[in-house]
Amino acid sequence: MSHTQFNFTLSGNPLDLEKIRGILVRLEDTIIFSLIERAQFAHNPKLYQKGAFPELKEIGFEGSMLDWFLKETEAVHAKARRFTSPDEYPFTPISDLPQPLLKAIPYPKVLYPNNVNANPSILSFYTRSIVPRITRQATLALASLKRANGIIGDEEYEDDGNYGSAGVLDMEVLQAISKRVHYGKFVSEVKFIESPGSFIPHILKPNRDALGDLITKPEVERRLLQRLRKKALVYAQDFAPDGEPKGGEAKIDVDSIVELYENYIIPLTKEVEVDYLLVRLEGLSQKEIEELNSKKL
Ligand SMILES: C=C(O[C@@H]1C=C(C(=O)O)C=C[C@H]1O)C(=O)O
Repeated sequence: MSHTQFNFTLSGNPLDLEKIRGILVRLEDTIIFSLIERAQFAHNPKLYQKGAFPELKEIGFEGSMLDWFLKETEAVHAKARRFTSPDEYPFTPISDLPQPLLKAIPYPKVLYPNNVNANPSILSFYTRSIVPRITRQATLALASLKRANGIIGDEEYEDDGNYGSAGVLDMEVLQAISKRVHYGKFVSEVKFIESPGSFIPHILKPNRDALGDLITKPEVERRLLQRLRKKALVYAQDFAPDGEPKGGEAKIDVDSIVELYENYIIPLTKEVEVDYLLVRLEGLSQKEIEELNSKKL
């Protein structure tokens, strides 16, 4: 392969568990900083309500403003072949997106063919549970400012009109969470090939609980939540011009970040791991399954 065709993102073993876990750790920073940016703006619930903008109805778009942001943005990304990558999943149905303009990068076929996609759940929990929680400080400050200017009642709350800024930041958070959750497939493949015989009986006779117990690493999760709280406490600080921490109110509710992982991101990642395992034998012959089943740690 000539160097002009070689893609430097393909280097290294894509199924190195420590390397994969390192990517999950790095995505913690992306997610925390994106949430801190979004928390600057009020809740702006109109962004997530279907039919809230007549302008979208006029162009025949039935979804929410955020749905429209996602569709328009992901259309460009699709043309740039973003979704031919095994770790990128659009929130817009792939059938509604254009074909890539660029030839797909010849990624190594690391994951077993699957259609596991948790993005509908990610979009739902993010807009219903996460956004109201992380924007609470900005929403309360907005209401106070509106009341000081004689705006009272429903008009006080939740809407600062920054739909573009808030929507763009929502997309950054959603794309980072989606990548993080779907990396569960790579983790699951590593665990499967390490000891297929441990998983196969619970795939042949589907048992989600047994598979969930096999992929769960409590100590990894405990250390993650501990690390996440420490990171969020530092990242959420304001700093004086000389770089010293200023103290005062954190830029985001640190508990909301820890609970996002504990109640949503980790459980969903494990569901992706189990969903991936449940289709891992599809298309294999009885002989192939028996050979795999003989390998067990
Ligand atoms: C991602 C892994 O699988 C599971 C999910 C984890 C998570 O979502 O952070 C952490 C440990 C495991 O319970 C892993 O083993 O690293």
